[in-house]
Formats: sequence, structure tokens, C-alpha cells
Amino acid sequence: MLGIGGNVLYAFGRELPPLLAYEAANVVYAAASAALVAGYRILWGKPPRVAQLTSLVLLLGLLVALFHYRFDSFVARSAIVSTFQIAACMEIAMLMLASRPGWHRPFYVYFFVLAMCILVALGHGGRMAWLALASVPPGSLLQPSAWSISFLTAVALALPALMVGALLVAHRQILVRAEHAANHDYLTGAASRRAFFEIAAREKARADRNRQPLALLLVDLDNFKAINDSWGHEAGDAALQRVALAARGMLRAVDCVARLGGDEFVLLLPETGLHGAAAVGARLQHAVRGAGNAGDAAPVLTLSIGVTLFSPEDDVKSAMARADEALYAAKKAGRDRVLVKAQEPPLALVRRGTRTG
Ligand SMILES: Nc1nc2c(ncn2[C@@H]2O[C@H](COP(=O)(O)OP(=O)(O)OP(=O)(O)O)[C@@H](O)[C@H]2O)c(=O)[nH]1
Repeated sequence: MLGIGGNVLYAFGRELPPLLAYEAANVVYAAASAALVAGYRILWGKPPRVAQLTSLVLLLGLLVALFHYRFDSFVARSAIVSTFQIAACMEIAMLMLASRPGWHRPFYVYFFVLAMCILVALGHGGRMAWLALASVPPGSLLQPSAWSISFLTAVALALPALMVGALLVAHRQILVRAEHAANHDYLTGAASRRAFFEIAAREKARADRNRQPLALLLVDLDNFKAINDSWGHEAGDAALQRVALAARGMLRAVDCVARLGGDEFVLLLPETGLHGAAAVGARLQHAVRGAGNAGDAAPVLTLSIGVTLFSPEDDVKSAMARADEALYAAKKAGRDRVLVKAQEPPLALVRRGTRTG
């Protein structure tokens, strides 16, 4: 709206009082660019710096007034306004480049904004050079020359284009946040159940292709209901977070940890055999229990873990069912243990934890 207001004031400059045609038009247009800068800053999670931007806009108004009433110079006024616009474009472009790790595919939105910033900055820069070099500098913005018309068209399109760019970036960020929420468990940050089944199917296909083992661990907290009942729901939540954190801390980038629901987690370990997977399970037990022993303010946690390997005939469901059998057997045998169940041989006890509390 500010941009439209500025453009209208420029367009009707000849019919308007000088204060509106010069100072107000430039201040309103600069305010529109400043608002865009603030908007882009918010988009990238930075403070909008409203006070700083407002001061710069007011300074621009003062300088325009100075080169209107004190030293009447169209070229100086144009230089002030163009410098402001170039600085705004550079700020938006720098913000965009500095936020590069946060870009999400497809990248055309970011390139579009960068291209607009470069074009607008080049337009203003070129115009400043043209005004400086012109043998007879024009005395007004509204000159009927090809250069002026091209420049005015570019300026009229610049703000809407940068605003559309901001909306596209915002839209992309909303989509990415929604996708992240769907693929992650809100409490623990582990992958969600939905994401796990997708990842597991993909890893199974990859394991078959590369003829590499793929291990699956079902992890369940022991007596979690009792923890909730005696320590409170918040302590229960903290215990779930502790398990996810410990798992993430010990896994490789290619591994996956997901929360299936309640107090049940699943670990997917590519290129890992049965013994390696069982060792990971034992380490997880140790890490979780150790964390619980740091002071008495948290319950000691023990885990029951069922481990299996995908066989070529397995799909995700059948491998899960086998790991679940191992987990069930671990619970039945007294909890706090890791049991493996390959297709052959049957159940084997790998490690029995020692209860400490
Ligand atoms: N604090 C908390 N508790 C949850 C959450 N989701 C499920 N629970 C609780 O987790 C408990 C799950 O207990 P169960 O799996 O039935 O059994 P358990 O007490 O762990 O016993 P075993 O598994 O046999 O050792 C239930 O009391 C649920 O209410 C959650 O997000 N936060």
C-alpha cells in the first residue's frame, strides 16, 4: 500500500503541492522499501529494527527537503533516493545469502528475490550514473524519455516483485514447518511414526540393492506407567526426551530413531549386523540409565529392547513383528534386557541389565 501511495504521489507530482510531490512521495516510497526490509528480516528470524529503519526514512525525508528548499537539485535528490533503494536491496540480498543454510528446494524463489534485488539496484545505480554524466540533467522524474520511462516502469514493478518474493519465501517456510511437524515427534524431536515407515521402506530397498544388512531395534521403557504415576507426567515426558536424546547422540547420520507412540521407540541401522545392533541397544540402555543417575531428581530408566535383522523376504511389517516378539520376550523375561530374534536361530539373550533402582 505504501508503495502504491508513493507511486501515485510521484505520478501526480505536477498537480500536487511541492511538499507532497517531493518530500512525502519519497518518504512514503522509502517507507515501503523499509517495510519490505523489516518483513524480510522477520522472515529470516531476525529483529525487524523498526526504529533504525524509521530513522533512516526520516533522514531521507530531511535530506530530500534540504536539496529541495535549500539547494534545489533534482540530481542530488535522485541520488539520495537511489542510494536508499540500493541499500534496501542490498540488505534484502545479504539477508537472503546469509540465510542460505535455511533455503529449501526448489531454490527458484530465492534466486527470484536475488535477481529482483540486483535488477532494482542496477536500475538505480545506472540512473545515478546517467544523471551524473548527462550533459543537460533532467529537472524532474517525469521526463518523457526512453530512459525515464524504463526506469519508472522498473521502479513501479520492483516493490510488488519483492513483495511477491517475500510471500513465496513465507509460503515455502510454512510448508517446510508443516512437513517437519508431520515427520517429527513434537515431544522428543525423533522421527514420527509416519516418517519411520517411509524411511524404513526406502532403507530396506537400499539394503536389498546393496546386499547389506539392515537392523531394527524396538525400544520400550520399562514400567513407564509407574514413572508417570509416581514422578508425574512431566518427568515422564522428560524420560521420553532423554531416551530420544541418548539415541540421537550415539547414532550415525544414516541411522534413524523414531517414536512409534507412547513409550515405544524404533531404531533403524543400515549396514549393521545383529551383533552390532545388539551392542547399540546395550549402549543405549547404559546411556539412558546413566543419565538417570545424575542426581536423584529423575527416575532411573531401564529399557527393554527387541532386535532383528531384515531378511530379503521381509517387509517393514514382518521385521517389526519379529522385533516386537523379541521385545515381548524381553519384557516377559523380567525387562531391562536386549533380546535378538533373527529368522534363524531363535531368541538369544545378549545382555541383561543390572537394576540399580
Ligand atoms: N508422560 C507421558 N506419558 C505417556 C505419553 N504417551 C503415553 N504415555 C504413557 O505411557 C504409559 C505406557 O505404559 P505401558 O507401555 O502400557 O506399560 P509400562 O508401564 O511401560 O510397562 P511395560 O512396558 O510392561 O514395562 C501409559 O501410562 C501412557 O499413559 C507421553 O507422551 N508422555
